[in-house]
Amino acid sequence: MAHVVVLGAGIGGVAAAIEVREALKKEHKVTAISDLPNFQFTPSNPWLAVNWRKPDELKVPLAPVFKKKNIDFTDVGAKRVHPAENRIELNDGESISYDYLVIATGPKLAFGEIPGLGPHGGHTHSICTLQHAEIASKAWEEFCENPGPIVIGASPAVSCFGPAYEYAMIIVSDLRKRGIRHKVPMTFVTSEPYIGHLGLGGVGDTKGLLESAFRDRDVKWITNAKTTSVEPGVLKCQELNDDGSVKKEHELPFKFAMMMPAFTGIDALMGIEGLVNPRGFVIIDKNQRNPTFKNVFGVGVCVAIPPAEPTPVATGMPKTGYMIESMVTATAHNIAAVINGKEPKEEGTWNAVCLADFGDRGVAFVARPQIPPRNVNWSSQGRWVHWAKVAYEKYFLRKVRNGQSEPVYERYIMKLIGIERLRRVL
Ligand SMILES: Cc1cc2nc3c(=O)[nH]c(=O)nc-3n(C[C@H](O)[C@H](O)[C@H](O)COP(=O)(O)OP(=O)(O)OC[C@H]3O[C@@H](n4cnc5c(N)ncnc54)[C@H](O)[C@@H]3O)c2cc1C
Repeated sequence: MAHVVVLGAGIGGVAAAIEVREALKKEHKVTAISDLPNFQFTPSNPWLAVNWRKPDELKVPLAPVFKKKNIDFTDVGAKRVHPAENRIELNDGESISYDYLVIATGPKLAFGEIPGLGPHGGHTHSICTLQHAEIASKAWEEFCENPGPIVIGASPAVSCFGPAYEYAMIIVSDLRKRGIRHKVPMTFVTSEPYIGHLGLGGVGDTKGLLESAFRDRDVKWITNAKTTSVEPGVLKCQELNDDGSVKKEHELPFKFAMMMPAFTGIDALMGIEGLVNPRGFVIIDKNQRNPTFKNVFGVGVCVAIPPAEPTPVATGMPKTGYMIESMVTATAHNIAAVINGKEPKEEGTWNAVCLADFGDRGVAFVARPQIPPRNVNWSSQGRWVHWAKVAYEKYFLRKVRNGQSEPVYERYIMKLIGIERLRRVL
């Protein structure tokens, strides 16, 4: 009998636990370890942060889901992974041993890299976790009573730009609905070299689409922005030239700000030689397997992938839902193969597929492969993107509640995108 442990129960971890369970015979044991009792649907956080969703609508209690699937579950959380001993030390002092480990712990949010950044002791909001979005949602109502300038954007070394764009556009929609948009000057401050770069070198015409969306919504922007500090009501950044020299120093006043932080790996992994890179991301080969500890696999935001290209201010490559789903499926099949004495041969399809909601419409893109030049380099916009994003939320939450392993992107989103592409050609 083999014991497979999945560490982390977010978008990657829940899917990994269920897919590994389904790929293995009953005699094998699967355990999921989280530090939260609930699954939380991160992609809806921008809606939560403007009170278009309630926190409970985005949570699924995990214990009953895993029980139904014959997966052991604890939400005590991991203090430290000991890969040389095949053991995870938990926060309560207990340990869980494994034969195979899937790490799906997502990111640690590196607010500490910039003085004054972040919602705990800093001066900017965050939408990276449901708890942060909930804090932002309360501040948002207060802000709307007494509006002023807003700064939204992405700090140096960010790899997840899409939510910053979504949140900026959703905020504009919400302000327009409330009839107070005219009272709110808005600036988008980003480490990207141009609007729509997205850590991917742009996809199709994301530069044109997103610049035009900002112009339509009267949002100003600063690119190549190296945010250096945030003080109460003021964000300081240096705008760099392409050669890295400073073009302009900015001090931007705000009454409400949200900046995406850079990510690192979580503390329980940081510094483990051979398992993680210097920023704590799990090193994997093309089969999602760690080359040093061959019984350890990684999926989702916690894995190490190189940036698409060098940029004057550092940017990272995003890891989105479609890519995470394909990493999970490859990992489940590879673990089953290894347990059955075979070599792992499944590979994830590392394509970037994204639906960015603007509140009433949105932008979609497909980058295949992620790094240019690409076979598919497509972007589009329209009301259909907003509805596709709402459908993604509903399908995903239903899938988790029912403990299904059905890949949402493969089954629904790619088909929707295919129909939209066809509609444009005809
Ligand atoms: C605001 C936002 C919006 C996004 N929107 C989209 C989108 O629309 N479409 C898209 O494709 N992608 C989107 N992404 C990117 C990506 O899909 C998400 O970040 C996704 O949640 C990543 O999944 P994950 O499983 O890798 O990490 P997470 O979902 O972050 O899951 C990690 C899990 O590990 C747990 N964990 C952490 N530390 C420990 C520990 N020590 N012990 C045990 N458990 C631990 C966490 O509690 C969490 O449950 C978005 C990202 C953000 C931040």
